Amino acid sequence: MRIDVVSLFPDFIERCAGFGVTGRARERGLVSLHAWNPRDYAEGNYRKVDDRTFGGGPGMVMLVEPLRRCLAAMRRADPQPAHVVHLSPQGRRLDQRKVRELAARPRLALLCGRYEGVDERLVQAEVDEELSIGDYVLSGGELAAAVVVDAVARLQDGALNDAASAAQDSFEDGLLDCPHYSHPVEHPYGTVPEVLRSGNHAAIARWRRQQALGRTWERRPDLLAGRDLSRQDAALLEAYLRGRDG
Ligand SMILES: Nc1nonc1C(=O)N[C@@H]1CC[C@H](O)C1
Repeated sequence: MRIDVVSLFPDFIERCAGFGVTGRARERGLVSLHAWNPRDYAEGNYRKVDDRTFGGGPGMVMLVEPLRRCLAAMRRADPQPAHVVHLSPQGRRLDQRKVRELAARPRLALLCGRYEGVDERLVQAEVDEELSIGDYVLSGGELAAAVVVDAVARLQDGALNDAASAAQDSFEDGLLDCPHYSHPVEHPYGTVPEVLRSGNHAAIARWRRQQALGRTWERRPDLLAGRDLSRQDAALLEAYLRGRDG
């Protein structure tokens, strides 16, 4: 998978994507990352990339022409068409379903805004979709782009040492993850649940499913809204809630 990132701070993503699973995915050639700086395509001595917004009001807007030239150079660099994503609070909220969809694409181009954002004409002419990582305002789209790079890189075949772990991640089946424990079994903070030490894989799977259902019910009921639970899941959740409420 190729990922191009258009950003006024190209080394930002380079650094963020150099650690752990994402760094390993790049070392293994599963993901290639290419940064493009619109300032390299701006005119004049100051290589101007932003200007005041029409209509008045505070803040600056990223100019359409340096971005157009930058994206043209990015497209010329590889014949594989790029799916262009603009990271913006005005975008659809990123979720694991969307991450899986993006991870299946051969090439992504992530457009990172700065200042008040990007001239709308560039968005309308060049952007395939806008995505938001949350309802808050960042100083730039780079952190959001780094989130996308991390989330899609780890889903590349061979990125995780244990391929099964991606399938068990939170949200993979629309639920929050179950709790996890390791050594020691006994600690002043508590004891590892007996079932996890039982060796009974069916019981462990049941317990984990029940914990995932219960935690989702308690913390993110929106993920269960409108979802038809199987009879087994409904029974597990009911038992979880009974046990919680005594
Ligand atoms: N929330 C978000 N999810 O994706 N991107 C953002 C975000 O706040 N972007 C900033 C807004 C103006 C500046 O251009 C960049």
